[in-house]
Amino acid sequence: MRRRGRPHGGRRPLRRLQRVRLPGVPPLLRVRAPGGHPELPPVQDPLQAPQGEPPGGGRRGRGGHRRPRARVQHRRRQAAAAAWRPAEQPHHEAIPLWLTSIVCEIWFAVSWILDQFPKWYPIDRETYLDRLSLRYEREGEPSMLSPVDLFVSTVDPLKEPPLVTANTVLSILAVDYPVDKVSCYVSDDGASMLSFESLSETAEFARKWVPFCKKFSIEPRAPEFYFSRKVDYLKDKVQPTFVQERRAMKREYEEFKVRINALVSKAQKVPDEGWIMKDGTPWPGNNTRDHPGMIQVFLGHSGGLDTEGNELPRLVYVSREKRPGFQHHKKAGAMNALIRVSAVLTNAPFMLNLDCDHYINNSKAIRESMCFLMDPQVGRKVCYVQFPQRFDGIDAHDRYANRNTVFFDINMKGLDGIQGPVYVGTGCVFRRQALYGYNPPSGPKRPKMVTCDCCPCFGRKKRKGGKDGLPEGVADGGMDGDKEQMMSQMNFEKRFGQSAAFVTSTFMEEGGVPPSSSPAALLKEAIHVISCGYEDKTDWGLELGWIYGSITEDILTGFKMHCRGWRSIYCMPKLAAFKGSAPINLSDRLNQVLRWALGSVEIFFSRHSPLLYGYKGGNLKWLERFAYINTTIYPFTSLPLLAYCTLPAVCLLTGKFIMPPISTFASLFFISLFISIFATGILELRWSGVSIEEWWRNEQFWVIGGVSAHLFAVIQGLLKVLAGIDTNFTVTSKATGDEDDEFAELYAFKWTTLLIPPTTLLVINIIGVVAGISDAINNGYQSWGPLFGKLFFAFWVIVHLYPFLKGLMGRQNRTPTIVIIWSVLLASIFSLLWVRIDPFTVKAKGPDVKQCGINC
Ligand SMILES: O=c1ccn([C@@H]2O[C@H](COP(=O)(O)OP(=O)(O)O[C@H]3O[C@H](CO)[C@@H](O)[C@H](O)[C@H]3O)[C@@H](O)[C@H]2O)c(=O)[nH]1
Ligand SMILES: [Mn+2]
Repeated sequence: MRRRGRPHGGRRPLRRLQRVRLPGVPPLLRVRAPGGHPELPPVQDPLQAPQGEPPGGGRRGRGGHRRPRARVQHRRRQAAAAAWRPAEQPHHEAIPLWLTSIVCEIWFAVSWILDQFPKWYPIDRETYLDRLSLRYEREGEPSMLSPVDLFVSTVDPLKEPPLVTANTVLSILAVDYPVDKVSCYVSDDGASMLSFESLSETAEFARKWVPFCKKFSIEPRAPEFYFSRKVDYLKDKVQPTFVQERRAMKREYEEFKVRINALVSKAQKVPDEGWIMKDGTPWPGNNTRDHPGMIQVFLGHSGGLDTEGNELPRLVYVSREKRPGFQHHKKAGAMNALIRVSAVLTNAPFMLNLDCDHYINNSKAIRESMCFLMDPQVGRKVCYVQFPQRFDGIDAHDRYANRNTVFFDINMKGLDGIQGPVYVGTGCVFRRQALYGYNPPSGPKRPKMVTCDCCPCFGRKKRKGGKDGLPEGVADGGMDGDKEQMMSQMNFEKRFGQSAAFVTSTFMEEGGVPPSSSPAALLKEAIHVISCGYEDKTDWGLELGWIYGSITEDILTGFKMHCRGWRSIYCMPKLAAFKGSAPINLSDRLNQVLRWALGSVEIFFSRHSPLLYGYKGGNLKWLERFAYINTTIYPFTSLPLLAYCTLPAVCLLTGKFIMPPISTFASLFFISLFISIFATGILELRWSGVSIEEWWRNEQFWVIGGVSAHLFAVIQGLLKVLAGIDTNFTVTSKATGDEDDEFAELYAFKWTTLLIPPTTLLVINIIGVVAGISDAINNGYQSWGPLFGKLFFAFWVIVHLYPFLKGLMGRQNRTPTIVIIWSVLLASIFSLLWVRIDPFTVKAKGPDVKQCGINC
């Protein structure tokens, strides 16, 4: 690996940025190293690297999400041990065990390296929203901020309650951004009349909600979460009418909820003749697998005003056409349909995509992203700005590592220092041109025009305020030579599909729609671009838009952009930009992790495998590739992990041991190893602000997910590759947030086969411990020494699986007595039996301490 290229590659341009000052206008953002010590980031000496291990990882893990989560302390220790163990003489009897452990350790060492290297250069960023306003929102002039199209995806109103989606939509409509520059597109993949009608109710309610939010600058602007916040809302509020208006608004919201709930209960049973709309015509989406495309525009400049007489952002309902025999490509397909609809109707140069349960928690979120995207320095090469995923409603101890802070606060920041964070599917603002499969503009980062302070600095040479403030006409927008060439050579219709209106829109780098077009014509075109055959024989999903081929379309989509040489940015405002919900129930969580891992395996075996893809242009940085390999290969670690969790039990039950007796030198080596692991771990936690508890949860869940979900993902992934069995996207259920018992979900028990392997491991290890102890009791006191080592490993497995055990037991104050009684009973019966029968120790052979490690 080229060491030179490593840390500097990501950093240098960002640094330079700091130095740029437009006369009178300071930069919009600043990069600084964590903790404010620019020279202090924990960049480790590569020579020392193998000794330190990061606190787990894990995507999304999505981080955990997916993501590369790796690293268990044990593994670290074992990884290091791997270096010397092969040299040691194994016990002859234990050779298969010993071999297994060596193979596992080598794999652990490799995956550790993959996880550790991309964390060497973490960075923190700051944004200056006041400078953004200073530059783009001058007094007496129309705002020059770029328009944004926001996408919300929903699919199943039963698992994704309409009230949740409504809150997301309301937070978007009330966002702190010029109204005429915001358009919200809701994709309904379930073609459900319930989603449609509740969106229509939401649009009505927005007329009251939006002016209220803006008048009192409340946060967050999703009513459910605003009203349930347990804070003193009188503090700092000076307007005398606030209390009164808040109370009135709360009542309005309660009524709105009643209306939505009424719609939901009405939707429980499908009438025989199918759904009928308010105007008496049948709902076109009655057959969810065979229906035409549907579009309905609410609000916007022809849609009436809010209660204060102001315009509201446009809100568009979109349900793409579905026909049998056509692949719809799940979420990725839905997003691509939205790209085209929005290109035809509004064509904003940037778009933000959100899952239906991810609302805007910080109303300035879009502005935050614009600090990067509209920055004259770095902006042009930035394909997207990713925000961390933050969650509501997670149990206090975050039993199943839903928050995934190790991923979002360590791994992602580390990636930002290389070529940028991976895309995690939601809370991400894209540059439209980057999704069209173009390469980033070449040439100097600093555009020549940045010379005077009267210049808005961002390619607005031809901008003429259109009717709604959007620029008109085809912008020349500094199109690059190679792109122009590409344009003349390529057959655009082949690339983008048969819509002239859409193709024209792709030329407008600064967005906007031709002023001549009539709304009716635009809508007709919009229906055309969401027809199910539209993408046939085009580059959609292959080179354009969200990329198909994996149920974790996000990783793939971001990967393609990085391969083209784009850079992404990680933005973490103090007040979380977006918040979502996460499955706090064990089975749901395991299924989610299964889907992520399966998506990774799919990518690993696809033509986009980061091991093999994208060397040609040489645009993907080395360490970024490492990170992507890690993100797609991590599920395979489940195999050695499974073996490793079985070993202690096998050792205890058979009396064999894989560890040779340790010499003084070796123990010194071990101790220093432990100390350095500990030190790097502490450092990492210090710069990232991740707590020990969060880190530990992540470790535990890495093992739990590893021996269940990841394992199944590897099997299903292989089945897909070898037998062509397709994978499906099981949507995670979202809680409504207004249940009586907030955590009822946490304790709900739902059976799934994913539970079998960890349960088995738990049982055999517990049995192993019981057997080992009773055996030692039986054999007297000199057998305790060797036993200790084995017990240690068994305990290691058990403590890691502990949250899983809790999940199996259900609600703590109900089941446990019986569970405890049973396990104590079973354990004592078992150990008594063990002492009597003792099947493994061959007593006849006589004592051979050297061979089995136990004095028998
Ligand atoms: O056919 C489909 C399936 C799903 N979705 C939407 O996809 C989103 C994500 O689904 P969810 O079940 O909430 O998945 P999570 O595991 O919580 O999501 C994470 O992981 C996904 C990839 O597996 C990403 O797409 C998400 O953005 C990311 O938040 C939701 O808005 C769905 O409505 C569709 O629009 N169409
Ligand atoms: Mn989700």
